[in-house]
Amino acid sequence: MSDSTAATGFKAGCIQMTAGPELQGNIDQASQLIRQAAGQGADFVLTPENTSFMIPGRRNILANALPEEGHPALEAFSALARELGIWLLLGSLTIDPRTSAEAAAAPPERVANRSFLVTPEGTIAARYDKIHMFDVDIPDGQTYRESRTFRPGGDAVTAELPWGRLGMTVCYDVRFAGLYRQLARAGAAFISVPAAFTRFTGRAHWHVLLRARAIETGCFILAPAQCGTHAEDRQTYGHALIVAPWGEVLADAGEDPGVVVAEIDPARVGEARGMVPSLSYDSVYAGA
Ligand SMILES: O=C(O)CNC(=O)[C@H](CS)NC(=O)CCC(=O)C(=O)O
Repeated sequence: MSDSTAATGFKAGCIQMTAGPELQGNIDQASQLIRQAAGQGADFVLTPENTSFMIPGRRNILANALPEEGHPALEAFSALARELGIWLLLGSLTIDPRTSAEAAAAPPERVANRSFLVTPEGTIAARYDKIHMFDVDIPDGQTYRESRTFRPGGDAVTAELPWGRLGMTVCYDVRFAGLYRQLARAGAAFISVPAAFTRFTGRAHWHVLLRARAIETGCFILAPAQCGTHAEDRQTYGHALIVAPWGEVLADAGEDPGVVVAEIDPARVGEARGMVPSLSYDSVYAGA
């Protein structure tokens, strides 16, 4: 490939926030941090899983979910992306998948944990519904049954950014390496992993999992995060990360709300895959 066609670099910014149960408060908190990242030169800004809500309890979540049409968070963030002239990944919003008319009649049975890619024109370029549901009993005593409230997605999603292809994932998906390999084989150079990781599992697994996904795929990993203490003493791990294809941590947001911004050079994707071509190896196994 000649220099004239080589992809140019950009700055990615990952938001770290402590979402609560109030939609408007969460929109305000995220918007302020998105402005901060754009102020530091970010061309592409990402917000965590559950940007719209961190509310405990199935009934609360279902009662607060809204359809896409006229959604206050989608409207506010689309306007902000347009104003700032940035690409924006909304890590996830809690979405009632039905029409507004259906939604007005009765609460939904289950909702979507949905990521949106928003263009600098404020339009929605891609949607991804979290595939893997966090149905886990954590040894610290917390029990999670995401699938009681959320309807899992069934499709892997990639989308075009001006600098290369983006693969979209959410939080617990990070434990399913096959999805990441599939996204990379589909041409992704960057993979978003917006999260609300528990503090307990995050301490043990977060950095290792994200660095492993980067190394295996030769992709940049962009992982905005929830942090701090939420309603009903729910604690999330923080440490929003940006990881390079060779596995280096380019930025780590630590434990408090804020933003991290890093320069992304897409040429490093080809360099990493050139040094270790494991992604293009087609394994064939017998037995087991
Ligand atoms: O906790 C909340 O209220 C919000 N969290 C979430 O919405 C989601 C689903 S419950 N959290 C995760 O997927 C954590 C995964 C994780 O922590 C791991 O894989 O270890």
